[in-house]
Amino acid sequence: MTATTAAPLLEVSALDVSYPAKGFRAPPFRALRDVSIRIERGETLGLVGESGSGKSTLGKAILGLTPVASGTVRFDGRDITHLKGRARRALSRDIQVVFQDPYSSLNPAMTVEAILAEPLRAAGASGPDASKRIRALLDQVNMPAGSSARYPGEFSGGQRQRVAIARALALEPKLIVCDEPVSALDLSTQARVLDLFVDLQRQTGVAYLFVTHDLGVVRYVSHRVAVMYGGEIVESGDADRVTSTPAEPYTRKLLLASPVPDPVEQAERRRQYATLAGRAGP
Ligand SMILES: Nc1ncnc2c1ncn2[C@@H]1O[C@H](COP(=O)(O)OP(=O)(O)OP(=O)(O)O)[C@@H](O)[C@H]1O
Repeated sequence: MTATTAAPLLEVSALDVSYPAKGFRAPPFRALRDVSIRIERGETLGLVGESGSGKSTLGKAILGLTPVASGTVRFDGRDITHLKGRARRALSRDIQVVFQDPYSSLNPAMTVEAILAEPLRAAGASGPDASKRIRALLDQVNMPAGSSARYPGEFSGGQRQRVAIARALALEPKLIVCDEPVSALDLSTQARVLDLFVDLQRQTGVAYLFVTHDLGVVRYVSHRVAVMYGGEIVESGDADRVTSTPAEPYTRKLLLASPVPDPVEQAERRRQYATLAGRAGP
């Protein structure tokens, strides 16, 4: 009998995405070219690259928010590349997103309770069951119990991002696409929210595609890193190999250092973040 290996949680193969031409007779703009990545269950793949390299486009293609010209996106072994309508909505149980800006991603006219109740209602949970789950979610992201009756505008950026993370976690997804989720926050708040992402992964086994342009962030949260440049993945490897001061960031010069990780540097980076996390509130 031959042993079967489980499919990766996410497998993107030879993906091409083009945006419509801007000018008359101009060709369509190829934002992704032959992009392939995979993410295992419970793993974080950090996606780095300069502005405009295609990171968000890849996230959108996985979420079904932009059409794919060719290639495939497989989730849990299933081809989801062109899923639409009800089938795509059903997938939002398993694949969620946290955006960069916690100020615009939460509806300011809804209480935190209503924001968190939305995905639960869509999944058929309401009444006492939903209320219990909302209390557990707020606890999970370290928000005070009294937060549920308040509005997003009453919270800091870090606290709003915690609410956005709680909303993403509501249906226990297997994958969260995190698109620059800490870059709108100040450094000490970043450290605390990054720790939250790491802790939640340990607790729930969720996998992350973590889009960022910050090499410190990517090294802190990721198991593996893929580097994008001009719509292509130009290299990938273990996060321990990301150099702290690349001579030429985000070019075809490698960001990833020798295959031998530097444990001292790694420990120092973690210590710096831990110090920051202990120093200030969200
Ligand atoms: N809706 C769109 N229509 C046309 N071109 C687009 C569209 N969205 C993105 N682009 C272009 O596609 C390229 C990749 O954009 P994308 O947002 O994926 O890059 P990014 O690496 O996420 O950048 P950033 O770090 O600045 O968010 C850029 O040149 C951008 O101008």
